Amino acid sequence: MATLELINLSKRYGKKVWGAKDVNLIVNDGEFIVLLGPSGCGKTTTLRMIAGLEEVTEGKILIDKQDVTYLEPRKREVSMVFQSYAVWPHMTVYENIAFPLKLRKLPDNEINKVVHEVSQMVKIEEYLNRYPSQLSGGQRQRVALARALAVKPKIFLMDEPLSNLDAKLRVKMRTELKAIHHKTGATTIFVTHDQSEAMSMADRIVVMKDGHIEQVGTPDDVYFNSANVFVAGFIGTPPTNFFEMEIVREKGRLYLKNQFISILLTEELTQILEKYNKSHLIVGIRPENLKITDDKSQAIFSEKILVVEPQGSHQIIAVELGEQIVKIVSPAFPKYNADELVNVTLDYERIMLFDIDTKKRLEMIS
Ligand SMILES: Nc1ncnc2c1ncn2[C@@H]1O[C@H](COP(=O)(O)OP(=O)(O)OP(=O)(O)O)[C@@H](O)[C@H]1O
Repeated sequence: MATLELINLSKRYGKKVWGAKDVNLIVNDGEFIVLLGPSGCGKTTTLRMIAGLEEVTEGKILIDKQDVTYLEPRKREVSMVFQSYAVWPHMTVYENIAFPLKLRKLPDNEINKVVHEVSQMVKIEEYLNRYPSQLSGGQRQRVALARALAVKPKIFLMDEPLSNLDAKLRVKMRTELKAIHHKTGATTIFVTHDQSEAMSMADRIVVMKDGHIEQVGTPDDVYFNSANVFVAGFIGTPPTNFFEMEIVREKGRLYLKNQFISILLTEELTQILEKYNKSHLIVGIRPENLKITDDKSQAIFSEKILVVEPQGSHQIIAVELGEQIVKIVSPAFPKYNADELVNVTLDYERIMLFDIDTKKRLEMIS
């Protein structure tokens, strides 16, 4: 187990493309960190630099305070699990897991003990004599996990290890991986582009875009205190509804208005806007913070339902405001139908206000 520190870590491919730019991160001992972001944002590049598989252009990597930036991969004491399993087809499960231990010249009885210990942990003990071709995708990925765990690395690196599995197994493996982490306490850096995977597993999430970090925080932080429009839009399903709105003063009260919506601001929100000297801003409202109400006087807009998407535990209701589809997450009951006219209000405590130009959260502007 170990700490990890990335200092201004950057990787340039060729002359112009920055795979990662000025990545700064401190990972605590035993933490489960998820690097999250859309395709091409630099997650894999960052992970591969930590592993020593990618040369660093600028910056430093410290493991347990020791500078490993130019240390060869095997001396860094990290283990990596890839999306594509990467288990050796000509070796049995037992031999696959034992291989890195043999390289380290561990005695046979010690190897045997570790192989059984880790294969039990990832639930593949009964397949130790099989070859990878005789296993399912999920079981093969467990072998890769067991092999990585066996060497008791200082840091565990995982690059989308669940993305080749079917949806149901992926969700099951999330829980198991989290339980394994709880047991081993190994410092882990896990890469994914799946925000719900990140939310369910991470101690802290590092949200990345275009090679740099947009926000680092706990799942609750990045969800409730999203630092900017990108993070608020990337985290959450269905995604946050965004509206460009004008700040309007009427009879001493502040309103946010656009062609379809009118929001009378609470005192708290008015205070936030006192420091803001622009006429327009971006409002973000998560679908579960919009609510259908019988009381028309509470409504921020009224509109006919476009479609209802039943989800069992809740329903997703879509309405069209001009060219924008707005989504509302509503409890399972009462049931709504397309074409029904609904009054929509919001949870004022959960509204998110962003600067029109910088796209940064206003509540966070000091
Ligand atoms: N070997 C390479 N040569 C040139 N550019 C590269 C190379 N590897 C990655 N890149 C570029 O660096 C950027 C970051 O790539 P990276 O693979 O780290 O993204 P990612 O977030 O892991 O994406 P994905 O989720 O699709 O794997 C991208 O713009 C990519 O095109």
